[in-house]
Amino acid sequence: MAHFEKLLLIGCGNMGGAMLAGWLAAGEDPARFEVLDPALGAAPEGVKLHREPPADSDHDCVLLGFKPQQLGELGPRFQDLTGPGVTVFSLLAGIDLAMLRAAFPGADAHVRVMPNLAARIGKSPIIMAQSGLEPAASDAALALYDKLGTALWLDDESKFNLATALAGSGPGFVYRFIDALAAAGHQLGLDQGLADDLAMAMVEGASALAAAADISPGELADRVASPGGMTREGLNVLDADNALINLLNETLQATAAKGDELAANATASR
Ligand SMILES: NC(=O)C1=CN([C@@H]2O[C@H](COP(=O)(O)OP(=O)(O)OC[C@H]3O[C@@H](n4cnc5c(N)ncnc54)[C@H](O)[C@@H]3O)[C@@H](O)[C@H]2O)C=CC1
Ligand SMILES: O=C(O)[C@@H]1CCC=N1
Repeated sequence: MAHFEKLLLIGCGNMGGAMLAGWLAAGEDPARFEVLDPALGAAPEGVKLHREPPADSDHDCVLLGFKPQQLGELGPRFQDLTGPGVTVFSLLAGIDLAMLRAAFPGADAHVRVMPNLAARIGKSPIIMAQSGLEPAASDAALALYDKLGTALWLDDESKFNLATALAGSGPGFVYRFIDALAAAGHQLGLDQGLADDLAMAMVEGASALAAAADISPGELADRVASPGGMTREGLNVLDADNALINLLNETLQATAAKGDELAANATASR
């Protein structure tokens, strides 16, 4: 039996829209997707857009793409869309499998899916955790999300918020780094436009090289730092008292803790 032939995307904003664009760019048939979103201007060509929950949709899975803060309000509204024969995929940060089962008790299976915005260009890591999928459906789910980058099952769901902080929120931290590097270059004397262009081109090339290299980023950093040269002085600033590691440790902790808070608030509002 085929799995996930028709996906109803409920909430097509920044993240849901990026995933839909990624699937279509990867060659998926637009007829495989429908969107339910009261505020979306238009769906991509060939994708049916609903403003109200459709009564006649033949979907076999939904992908929840609204905000976790809306689960208490919207969960009860979507019971008819999540009955037997339907798998619930959820992008909702912080909302765990037990909460998904409680919110959508009629569904066959429940899957947490955590991508990032690079799904639009097929370059997202996608963290997944599931409850209720048979082995063949589990393989089909992985294959569906693998079209958006690299999908993987996280066996220990207790680590999901931490993995979300690193890989789901991560692009936000990288974009901040690029901006900060350019701002520092500008403050020290480069034209703003030049600093912006250099920072962007440098990060693109450096990450592509690291992804293709057969040595670790740490070893690559040492290769950049010529003995007795300039780069080591800069690395020494980042490494002093583990400054960068400590900053990122704090960053990931604060991000992951917010996932717990979103879950607690969603539970309280049920
Ligand atoms: N933005 C990101 O990089 C990532 C977001 N996520 C998750 O994706 C989800 C959406 O986040 P964003 O796309 O950033 O937010 P967003 O605000 O851009 O999108 C939310 C969408 O939900 C729609 N919506 C609101 N009420 C609705 C209703 N009653 N029925 C159907 N659709 C409705 C809105 O019109 C909007 O298009 C969240 O649960 C978030 O945790 C997960 C990974 C990364
Ligand atoms: O900021 C958020 O809550 C979502 C989850 C990961 C990225 N964006």
